[in-house]
Amino acid sequence: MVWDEVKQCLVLSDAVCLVTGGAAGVGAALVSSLLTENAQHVAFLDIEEKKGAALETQLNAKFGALRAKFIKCDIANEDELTRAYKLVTDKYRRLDVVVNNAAVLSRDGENSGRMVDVNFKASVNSTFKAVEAMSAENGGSGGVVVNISSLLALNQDSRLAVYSATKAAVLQFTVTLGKEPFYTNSKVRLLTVCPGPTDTAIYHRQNLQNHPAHLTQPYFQKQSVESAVLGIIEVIKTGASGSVWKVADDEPAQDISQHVKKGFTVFSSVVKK
Ligand SMILES: NC(=O)c1ccc[n+]([C@@H]2O[C@H](COP(=O)([O-])OP(=O)(O)OC[C@H]3O[C@@H](n4cnc5c(N)ncnc54)[C@H](O)[C@@H]3O)[C@@H](O)[C@H]2O)c1
Ligand SMILES: CCCCC[C@H](O)/C=C/[C@H]1C=CC(=O)[C@@H]1CCCCCCC(=O)O
Repeated sequence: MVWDEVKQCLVLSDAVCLVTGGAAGVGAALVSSLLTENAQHVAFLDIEEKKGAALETQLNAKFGALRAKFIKCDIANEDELTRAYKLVTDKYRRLDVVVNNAAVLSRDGENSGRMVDVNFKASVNSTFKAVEAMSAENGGSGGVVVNISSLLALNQDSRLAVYSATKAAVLQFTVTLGKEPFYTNSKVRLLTVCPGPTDTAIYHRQNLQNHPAHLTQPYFQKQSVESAVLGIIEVIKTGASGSVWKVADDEPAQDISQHVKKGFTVFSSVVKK
């Protein structure tokens, strides 16, 4: 039976969660919010060792010993990612929620390979590892994987062509893999979230405002980190596998799956007879 027919709403209490890029920005606020929702354990992966360790200490003091677990991990390094997954599944014996949130952003022409490796390749690798651990087809109890894309996946802003392409790839991958019968077979929901501009370090990165095109294209209005996290939590609880959600403008999460479907119907009309 598909998720929409069951009209379920996931209860996060006692869940074991894993968040990539959890030492700062949206990821850090999400780790804290999952613990507020009574998740049993939240493991978070990041390259920022000092920030990650400090957040772990702070969260365990607030929510109880061992509830938060920082794992230093460059998600673009497959061996490190494999080790992190093994550590989590060996330690907690289950995995219910994974949010692939870590990403990097640079101007076009700078660090293109790193953007592809972190934003796209690592999200793909992490998704397959999560599904392997959760899938009912492997004896698991199902779960949810959220891949964080961007509204730039749906737009053509000439200032951030490579970053936008990595986010479009994340969206296409997640929607395509997550379509039925994926949930029916695995009991895992694969979800895409497209945040709008949000007040974190990535938003303020690289003096992008000095890019020549910024004079001709409107500057983005940013939402709060709290709004972004509220939206992601709502999507984790209610989203059907293969669905896509807009989380922007300090507004509740909006299911934009039909817009995306319409777009791909237009694209594929040139492929199909
Ligand atoms: N802030 C925005 O305006 C905005 C808008 C749309 C989408 N997003 C997306 O939201 C997500 C969260 O971004 P944010 O705004 O919190 O950015 P951020 O830069 O504040 O946080 C990103 C975190 O990811 C970590 N990270 C980067 N590379 C890593 C790697 N190789 N391995 C492990 N951790 C790594 C960073 O150390 C950092 O802690 C990203 O996927 C981003 O693309 C952000
Ligand atoms: C010269 C370039 C100015 C850049 C402004 C800002 O630093 C960038 C914000 C982006 C950061 C991560 C995103 O996904 C953010 C983009 C969110 C998507 C907004 C799409 C809305 C639109 O394209 O109108």
